[in-house]
Amino acid sequence: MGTGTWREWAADDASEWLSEPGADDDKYRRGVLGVITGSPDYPGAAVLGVEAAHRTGVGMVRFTGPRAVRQAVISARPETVGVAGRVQAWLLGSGMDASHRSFLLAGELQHALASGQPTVLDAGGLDLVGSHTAPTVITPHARELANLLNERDIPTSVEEVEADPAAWADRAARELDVAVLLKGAVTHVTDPDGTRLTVTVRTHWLASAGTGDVLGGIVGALAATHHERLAADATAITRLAATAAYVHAEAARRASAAWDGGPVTALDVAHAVPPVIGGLLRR
Ligand SMILES: NC(=O)C1=CN([C@@H]2O[C@H](COP(=O)(O)OP(=O)(O)OC[C@H]3O[C@@H](n4cnc5c(N)ncnc54)[C@H](OP(=O)(O)O)[C@@H]3O)[C@@H](O)[C@H]2O)[C@@H](O)CC1
Ligand SMILES: Nc1ncnc2c1ncn2[C@@H]1O[C@H](COP(=O)(O)OP(=O)(O)O)[C@@H](O)[C@H]1O
Repeated sequence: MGTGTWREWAADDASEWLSEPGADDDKYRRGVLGVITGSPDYPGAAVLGVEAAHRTGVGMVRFTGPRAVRQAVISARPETVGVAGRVQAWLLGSGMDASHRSFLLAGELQHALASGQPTVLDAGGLDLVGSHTAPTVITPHARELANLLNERDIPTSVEEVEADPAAWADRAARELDVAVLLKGAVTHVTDPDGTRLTVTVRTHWLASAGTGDVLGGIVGALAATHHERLAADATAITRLAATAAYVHAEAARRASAAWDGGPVTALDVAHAVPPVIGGLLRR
């Protein structure tokens, strides 16, 4: 499978996507992220994504995921609003199981997808790609991408995706007509228009449970913050997603450096996001 040139997304590129709130801003103008994630089996995925979204500097997070998860999310982050309402972007699917989706939950996910707001589809929301109505990015790891493509009658395997992630990310973007952020030691971000960006992760300690859920929260928060820019330029979501991957990778590097190069947890990575954003804003 042939692919064109890929460009490494760097600090200067990422800093162009970050801005401080101004005197005219309020929590709504800064952007509200709607989150439907988590399940009784994986409440932590919802907690981690919401934590990361707050740390990325969104105006408000509305969490309307499963009731059984809501309490855990609000206990961990009491800033979170547990009531449905207007949002400027959606994060859907982390910690969910697409094969055990209640009728109620399916309706809520479809409602979100029909809202015309930019959307991040992760983990148990990946099967919903195709019913989106606005700029959307999917955030699979190699196994999830292989499963998704197989479901769409495009035969592949996790081994094949891992052997050539650039080519498979590219093919998925074209076949599914969506921006793709394929996670790995090198994350590939691409879209059907041929934007091809990489983010090289700076510490392999990042390969631990829940760090992908944190990334979902970062992408979602940036999408809410930049919803007007995304409405004006549908292809911008690819660069926005690469920015999130850059912030995530840099937060992991910082979190590990704080422990003298030692291991990090997903929550450590989320907590290291504000100084990364502060540093990018000062460039
Ligand atoms: N804190 C939270 O709430 C967290 C929640 N999370 C949420 O969990 C959900 C599932 O996401 P995931 O990526 O883990 O599962 P998935 O893509 O279905 O792949 C499963 C494959 O892994 C393999 N496998 C399993 N154990 C293995 C082993 N010891 N050694 C080797 N292989 C092993 C297993 O292979 P098998 O055993 O079948 O050979 C199977 O094929 C998702 O919604 C995510 O958001 C996560 O983010 C984590 C933190
Ligand atoms: N070998 C590796 N080195 C560095 N980062 C990695 C490596 N493997 C995976 N990652 C990163 O770790 C994160 C794992 O995400 P994911 O697989 O979705 O985990 P989870 O589902 O547990 O949240 C991704 O951001 C990915 O880019």
